[in-house]
Amino acid sequence: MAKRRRSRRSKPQPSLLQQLRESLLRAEVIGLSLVLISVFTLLSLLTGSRGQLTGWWIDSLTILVGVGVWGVPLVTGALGLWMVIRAIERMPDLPWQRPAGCALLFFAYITGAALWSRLEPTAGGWLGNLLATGLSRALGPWGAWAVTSFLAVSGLILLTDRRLIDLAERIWSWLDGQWHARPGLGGPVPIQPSLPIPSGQVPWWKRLRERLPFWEPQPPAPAPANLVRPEGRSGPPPAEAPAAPAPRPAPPVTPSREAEILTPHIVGGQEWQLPKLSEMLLDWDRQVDSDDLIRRQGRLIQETLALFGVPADFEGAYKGPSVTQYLIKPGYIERTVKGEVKRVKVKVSKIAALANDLALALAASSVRIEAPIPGTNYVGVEVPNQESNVVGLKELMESEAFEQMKIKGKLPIALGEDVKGQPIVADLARMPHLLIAGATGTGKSVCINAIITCLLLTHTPDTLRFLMVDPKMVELSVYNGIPHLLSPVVTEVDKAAGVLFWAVKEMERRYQLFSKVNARDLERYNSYLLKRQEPTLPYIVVVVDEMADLMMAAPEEVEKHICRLAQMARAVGIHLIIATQRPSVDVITGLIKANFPARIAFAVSSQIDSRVILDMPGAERLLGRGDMLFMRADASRLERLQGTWLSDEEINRVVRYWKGARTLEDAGLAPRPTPQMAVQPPELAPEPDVGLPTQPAQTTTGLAQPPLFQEIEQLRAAEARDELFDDAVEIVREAGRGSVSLLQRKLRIGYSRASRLVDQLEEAGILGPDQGGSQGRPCLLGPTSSADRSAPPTGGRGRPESPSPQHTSKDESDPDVPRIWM
Ligand SMILES: Nc1ncnc2c1ncn2[C@@H]1O[C@H](COP(=O)(O)OP(=O)(O)OP(=O)(O)O)[C@@H](O)[C@H]1O
Repeated sequence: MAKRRRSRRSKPQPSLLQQLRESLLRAEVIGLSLVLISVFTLLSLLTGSRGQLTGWWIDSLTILVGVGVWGVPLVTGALGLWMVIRAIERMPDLPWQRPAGCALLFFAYITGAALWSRLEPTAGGWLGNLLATGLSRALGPWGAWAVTSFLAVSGLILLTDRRLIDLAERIWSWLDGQWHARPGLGGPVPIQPSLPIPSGQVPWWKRLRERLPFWEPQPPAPAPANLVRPEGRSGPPPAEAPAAPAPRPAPPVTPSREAEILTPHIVGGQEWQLPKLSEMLLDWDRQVDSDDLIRRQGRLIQETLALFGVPADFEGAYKGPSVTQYLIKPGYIERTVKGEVKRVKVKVSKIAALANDLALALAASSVRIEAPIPGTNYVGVEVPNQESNVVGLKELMESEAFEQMKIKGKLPIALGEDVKGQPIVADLARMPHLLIAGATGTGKSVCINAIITCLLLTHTPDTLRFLMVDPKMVELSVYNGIPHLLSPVVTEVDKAAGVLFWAVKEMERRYQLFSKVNARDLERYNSYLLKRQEPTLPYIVVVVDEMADLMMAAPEEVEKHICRLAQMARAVGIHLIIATQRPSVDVITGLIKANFPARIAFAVSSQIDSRVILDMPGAERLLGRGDMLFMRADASRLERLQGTWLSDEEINRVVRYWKGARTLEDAGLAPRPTPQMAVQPPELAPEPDVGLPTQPAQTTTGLAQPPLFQEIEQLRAAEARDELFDDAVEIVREAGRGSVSLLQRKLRIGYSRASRLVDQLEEAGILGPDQGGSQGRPCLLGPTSSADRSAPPTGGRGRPESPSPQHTSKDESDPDVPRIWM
């Protein structure tokens, strides 16, 4: 300590001469002097009025550098200004490359001038002639030109701090942009900023302007009437932001083209025909933000980042349907390491951490940052559009990508459009299951409806069947009655677990069928069936609209079935789509998540929820209304999409088409209800479509649904039976009677198991009532019927191996009645 104090005391005071030299060598003073010299030089050159000093100065310069005299005021002026600004703004030191580049360009210029004028003294001056003569003598005239060009290009590279390849790329991308901008050529082209500002700095003139005392900022827009100010504060109200968080418009309800009359659906013993897209789906208008607004926002992002000490360049933007993605290229910062100034690239995490500050600067409801955009050297800043659009199913299904997917994939679905405006399609068969989660009112049901409708427009009931569970009761009930349904839409939570159970059993049944013919998957099995000219097995898609309700009712059973299906059902063509509005760990358990690699997250309220769904943050920054993050099964990165929008009208058209009800009605052919047609048990009849004004009244010709729940009950009973049930049946049949002691003795089991078996035999109608004493119970089986009775009723519906259509007697007798399936 004492040592330090002594050393401080012994520090010598600078002399007066030193002080004077230091103040004269201050950057501002030198900078101002250079600016002054450049102004005098320029004025003397332009006006021709020269004093003795300026005359001597201009003559000397002309003799020295010839036409290069015009470059002198430019270089000295720029250098001087930069030194002044640097002193005010405390900008980092100018790297040596820039002045060196400037000097090289200058020498190339005067040498070129001397070579061009064949050593005319006024062209390149003494210096230019010296260089030109030296080069010509050493390398000949062409060699001299080559070296001069080399000097010019090197100077340009050093001055602009861009690599040659970058410069070439820029020129190429500009030419490419011009080419693609020609009318008639499609494809996404990023919007180029009109005036790119190098190295992410706020322009110096803007900063200086704001410091000037007489600078009047732009008059702010009037404050909103309900703006509450803190006490004692006055002054202008905060300017209204250019991109105020405009309430997102409700999806437009005015389609650009009105519905036309539906194509008649042919019913009764004929081939199914897929509906025409143009007759089912509507076109939706689009509005886009102006390019100028996007450029302004891009520059604002660049300036905001620079204000936070993060230099970055705004290099372009992609206009998506609901967000615009700004392409930001991280710049360089200078660091002094051991006295040496080094340029290092800005960390992308620094940009990512500024999401909230950017949202504030842009007055956006939320800003998501993708750092970096995979496969590029850009960071993507996603800002909500002022004009948000809906992405109609029709345009997606008519896109090239969907056409390709229809050829390649088995269950093509159109999910939406990404931030570049590209359609995103996927194959559900390859996913192979999909988990959809998000807060309430963010677009899950619309997404599910879009997926279902997409499948209904590409598959007939021969190739695809649905099982739908909708505990909310209103979302999927509209599909009741379409022939693709294996059962009416299940709305009771207690029955829902049964549906999953049935799907597991169907999976096991299919595996057995496949193993008999050594088929590894549904495709191979179907091609085997086709060779034998047998009807093929359809894909089955199980849709559950609210998983949380199911998990609350029977968590273990539901989780067990879902996991079994998710693990094994892919090969047999059973696929799950499961949605939940409660993204918590008790609903989306680790086991379920592990089995659903393909996931969609809609907006959620917290980062924790986002992590539960996607294992990473991001969904908390979504905007709602169909804005979603899609995680593909085969890629861990997320894609941000604007989900497909589908109106009730479109859904109703598709449902009406498949029900065939409309045609019968419109043609006046709808048969009156007859007792013969009321073939369905009341609890299995399709639920009436209530509350949908566009839905035509149901006729009784609606397709009958299969008695799935009877089968489920039978399956469950069979599942609950004792392993020795079949043996017990044999014993009682042979003995002609049955009792607990008989079964105990023959099967060598305990009392309780034997009495349970007796109960099960009675339940199955094999044993009669107890006759008391040693009589036991009579066996009700005849000698031949035993096999039938004892066989577990796995094929409860007497279904053939493939679910080929079974026409009821009504079908065969009346061709106008839609066929009844299963
Ligand atoms: N893809 C989309 N494009 C435009 N708007 C959409 C889109 N998806 C949803 N919306 C809007 O969001 C609203 C809510 O959507 P939806 O009913 O699908 O939410 P949800 O998540 O299913 O809600 P809940 O869980 O309460 O049923 C819709 O009425 C619609 O206005």
